[in-house]
Amino acid sequence: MRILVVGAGAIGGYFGGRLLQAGRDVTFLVRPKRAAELKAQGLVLNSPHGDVTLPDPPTVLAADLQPSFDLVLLSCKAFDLDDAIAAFAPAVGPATAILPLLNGMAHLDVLDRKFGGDRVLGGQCVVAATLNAKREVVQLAPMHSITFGERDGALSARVEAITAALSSAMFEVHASPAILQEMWEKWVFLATLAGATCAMRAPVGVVLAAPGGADFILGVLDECTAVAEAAGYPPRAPFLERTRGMVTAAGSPLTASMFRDIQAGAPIESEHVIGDLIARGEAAKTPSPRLRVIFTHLQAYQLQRG
Ligand SMILES: NC(=O)C1=CN([C@@H]2O[C@H](COP(=O)(O)OP(=O)(O)OC[C@H]3O[C@@H](n4cnc5c(N)ncnc54)[C@H](OP(=O)(O)O)[C@@H]3O)[C@@H](O)[C@H]2O)C=CC1
Ligand SMILES: CC(C)(CO)C(=O)C(=O)O
Repeated sequence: MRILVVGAGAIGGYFGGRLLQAGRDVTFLVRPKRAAELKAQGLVLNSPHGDVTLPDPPTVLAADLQPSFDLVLLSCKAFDLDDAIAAFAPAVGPATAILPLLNGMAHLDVLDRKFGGDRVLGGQCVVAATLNAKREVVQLAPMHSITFGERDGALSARVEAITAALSSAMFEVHASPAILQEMWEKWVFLATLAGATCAMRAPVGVVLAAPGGADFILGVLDECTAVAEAAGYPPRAPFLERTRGMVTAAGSPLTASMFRDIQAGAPIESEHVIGDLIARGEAAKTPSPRLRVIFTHLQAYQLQRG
C-alpha cells in the first residue's frame, strides 16, 4: 500500500516514522524547509518505546507530487488544512482513501466538499508528541494509537487493507465501527483538556490545586459533553468516567498539544477545537459560557502573536 503522510511534524513524523521503520511504503509530503531538515539529519524519533533515526526518509514537494497513492494520512494543523489539501490533491486518485488525524470535526466537511465523502474516512490519534528545537520528533508519553473507520460503520475491504498496512508498526491500530462517536469523544476530551490548561496556563494538577480549579475543569467537561449530546453523539459512560478521572487526578502533569503550542508562541487551533464547539452548541441552543471565556482568551493570544 502506497502511503502519503501529509506533513512530517509531531504526529505525522511519529506515525509516519514508525511505519517507515516497519518497512512500509511511506512518502512524506513536506514543504521545502522540512525537506531540507529531513535530508540533512534524517527523521529522528525520541520515544519511550525506543529512539530511532531514519536517514533520508522519502519526501516529496507538492510541485513534484504524482498520482496516485492508496492512502493519504493527513497530519497538518487545522489552520493549514486548505493549503495542505491543495498540496496533496494531485495524489488522490479514484481509489485513494484519505485518513485525517486532526483533532476536532470540521475538517471532515472540508475534505468531503473537495474530494467527495466516499474518499474520506473518520480518524483520530492518541499520542503526546512535539518537535524539539533540533526538529526531532519527541514522544512525551507511551500512549500511541490510531483509530479509524468508515463513517457509516462498515468494516469495508479498504478498512481491512488499511488495518493490515498500519499494523505491526509499534503503535496500536483500531478499526472502529463507530468512528464518529470516537471522534466526538476525543473532541470532548481534548477541548476540555486544552481549554482548561490553556486558559489557566497550567497542567491539570496545578489547575486542580487552585481554588475553584476542579469545578472549572468539570464545568468545561459538562459544557463539551452537552454540545456532543446536542449533536447526537452523547459521550458514553465509560468514556466520561475515564475522562473525569484524568482531569481530576491530583498532581497530574497532563496538558494538551495546544498548551505546548502556546508555550512555544506558535499558532493554535482555537477556532477548530473551541470556536467550532461553541458554534455547534449555539446552533443547537446549548450555550457554553466557560468555553466562550476560554475562546476569547485564546483569540486574544492569537491577536497578540500578530
Ligand atoms: N502533537 C500531538 O501530541 C497531537 C496532535 N494532534 C492533532 O494532530 C494535528 C497535527 O498536530 P501536530 O502534529 O502537533 O502539528 P505540527 O505543527 O507538529 O505538524 C504539522 C505539520 O504539517 C505540515 N504541513 C502543514 N501544511 C502543509 C502543506 N501544505 N504541505 C506539507 N506539510 C504541511 C507542517 O509543515 P511545516 O513544518 O512546513 O510547517 C508541520 O510539519 C492537529 O490537529 C493536532 O490537534 C492529535 C493528537 C496529539
Ligand atoms: C489529548 C491528546 C494528548 C491525546 O492525543 C491530544 O490529542 C492533544 O494533546 O492534542
